[in-house]
Order: sequence, then C-alpha cells, then structure tokens
Amino acid sequence: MNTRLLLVGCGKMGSAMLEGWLAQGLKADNVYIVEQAEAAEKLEASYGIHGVTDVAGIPQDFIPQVILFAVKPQVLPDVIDAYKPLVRAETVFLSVAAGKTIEFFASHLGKLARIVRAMPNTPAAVSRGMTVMCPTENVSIAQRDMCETLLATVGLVSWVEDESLMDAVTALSGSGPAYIFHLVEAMAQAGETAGLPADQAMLLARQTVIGAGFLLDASEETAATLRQNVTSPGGTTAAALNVLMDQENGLPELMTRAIEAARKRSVELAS
Ligand SMILES: NC(=O)C1=CN([C@@H]2O[C@H](COP(=O)(O)OP(=O)(O)OC[C@H]3O[C@@H](n4cnc5c(N)ncnc54)[C@H](OP(=O)(O)O)[C@@H]3O)[C@@H](O)[C@H]2O)C=CC1
Ligand SMILES: O=C(O)[C@@H]1CCC=N1
Repeated sequence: MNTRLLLVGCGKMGSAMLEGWLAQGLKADNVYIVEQAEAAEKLEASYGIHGVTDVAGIPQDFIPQVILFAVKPQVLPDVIDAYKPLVRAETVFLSVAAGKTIEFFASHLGKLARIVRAMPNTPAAVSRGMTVMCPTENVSIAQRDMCETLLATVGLVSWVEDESLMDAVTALSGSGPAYIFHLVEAMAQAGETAGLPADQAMLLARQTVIGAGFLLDASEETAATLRQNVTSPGGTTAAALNVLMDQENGLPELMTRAIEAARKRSVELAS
C-alpha cells in the first residue's frame, strides 16, 4: 500500500475506496486529493491526506504512479485537460467514471497516456468491493499488477479486454449495490403491508439481506442451491418464488429490464 496516488474527486465512490485503502494501511503521505475547498480541508483534517483544490497545488516532485479520476462523468470534459502535463510512462490514469471510454481519455491526454478504465462499487469501503478493469495496450504488466493490487485490497478484481463490456459491468456490479439496498426497502415495505410495525419490518429485511449475503460468502454452494435449501416443497417460500420467478412478470424479467436500462445509460454517458 505504498502506491503514490493522486485522487481526483473524493465523493461517494472516491471516499469508499479511500476508506478501504486507509483501513488496509495506505500511507496518507503518499496520497494527494484534488477536491472542492471544503472537502479538501476536511480530508486533510480527518486523514492527514494532502488535499488541494487544483492540479497546480500538487508539488512538482510528487510523481503519481496512479491518477484516479472519481469525478462525475459529466464533469470530466472540463477537468481532464489540466492533467495532460502529468502524462508520463510511470503514471497510469485510472478512471472509474461510468461510460467514459478509453478513447475519451486518449483524445484529451494523448496516445502516450497509459489508461485503465475501471468500474468499482461502494462495498469497497468495507473491503467487499467488485472492480472490473480494462487497460490500454501500453499499460505494462507491472502497472496492471499495481492497479490490481490497489483494487484487490478493497475487494475482488476482474479484467475484460473488450471495452464494450464495461457498460454491462457498470449496469451489474457498479450500480448493483443500489438494487440490493432497494430490495431491503421493498421487503420492509411489503412486511409493513403484511402487518408488521415499520421499524421491525426494516430490522427483519436488513438482517435477512445481510445474513443471506454472509451465507452466500461463507458457503461453497451456489445461489440456486442456497435458494433451494430455504424452499420446502409446498411451503411458504415456494409460494413467494412462484411470484418472483414468474416467466413474464417475475424478478428475472424485471432485473433484465433494469440492467439493460443501466447499460444503455452507460453507453449514453460516453458522449
Ligand atoms: N457512486 C457509486 O456507487 C459509483 C460511482 N462510480 C463513478 O465514480 C465517479 C464519482 O461518482 P460519485 O462518487 O458517486 O460522485 P460524487 O459527486 O459523490 O463525487 C464526485 C466528487 O468530485 C468532486 N468534484 C467536482 N468537481 C471536481 C473537480 N474539478 N476536481 C476534483 N473534484 C471535483 C465533487 O464535489 P462537489 O460534490 O462539491 O461537486 C464530489 O465530491 C462517477 O464518475 C461515477 O460514474 C463508479 C462506480 C460506482
Ligand atoms: O449511477 C452511476 O452512474 C454510478 C455508476 C455506477 C454506480 N453509480
């Protein structure tokens, strides 16, 4: 965890990764963060990290190994050109921005820039993230390893060579935590409708999702087997799954539509 890191944008995703890295022993002294003034001050005060409001605030002798863009995709076109002077063979530009293609970065930073397009998710904050990465050809094996090591400290890492798959990745694992949090909300709401007090319904929904996630993690069994283990023939779970697994109006159909909507939005965010 000695990577010299320049983090551009430290909002929800940037801070999720940062929290994970700091918990794993990242040295605050090796990190510069470019953020809005108030956030930069807070980061300095809370973590002892160098917070600056502009790329000009980074000392000349700080040569980042990784420049990680974690600003909104819509903000990137206004931000990116300021980083062109930092293009060097020893620096990888790692972007987590949804939709923003490698071509976008290359067109602003030049062909010599070494670029990795990545898609993490917020469970990185508790070292349970899922990150998928896609590199340009000029990213060295050592630099791939460095990016993998960095992201592997906060969860699992997978690579794709076909960049077009990053839109599906974004729709599945990038946005995915929100689907699970919404599942908790929906289960709690349904529990209330079934007669439970609101706070108890939320307690049951939360702990059921947390417990199921832990069980999935700890077990050698597939999700399908764990589902079957709950389902007694002719019992209550089977009655619910008849609804959820309906071919036309069930969860698979709904999830397919939801993930396709997210994938399409990722494609749109490219421009
Ligand atoms: N949230 C998530 O679950 C995931 C997000 N991502 C990607 O991560 C990126 C960030 O998303 P998210 O963290 O949710 O968004 P946030 O808005 O929470 O974070 C972006 C941060 O960047 C700051 N910022 C704005 N302009 C600049 C600038 N010029 N220089 C430096 N910092 C700046 C923002 O400040 P201010 O708010 O004051 O404008 C904000 O704190 C996006 O590209 C998104 O696609 C990827 C995977 C998952
Ligand atoms: O909603 C978004 O666009 C970002 C990308 C994946 C998760 N959050």
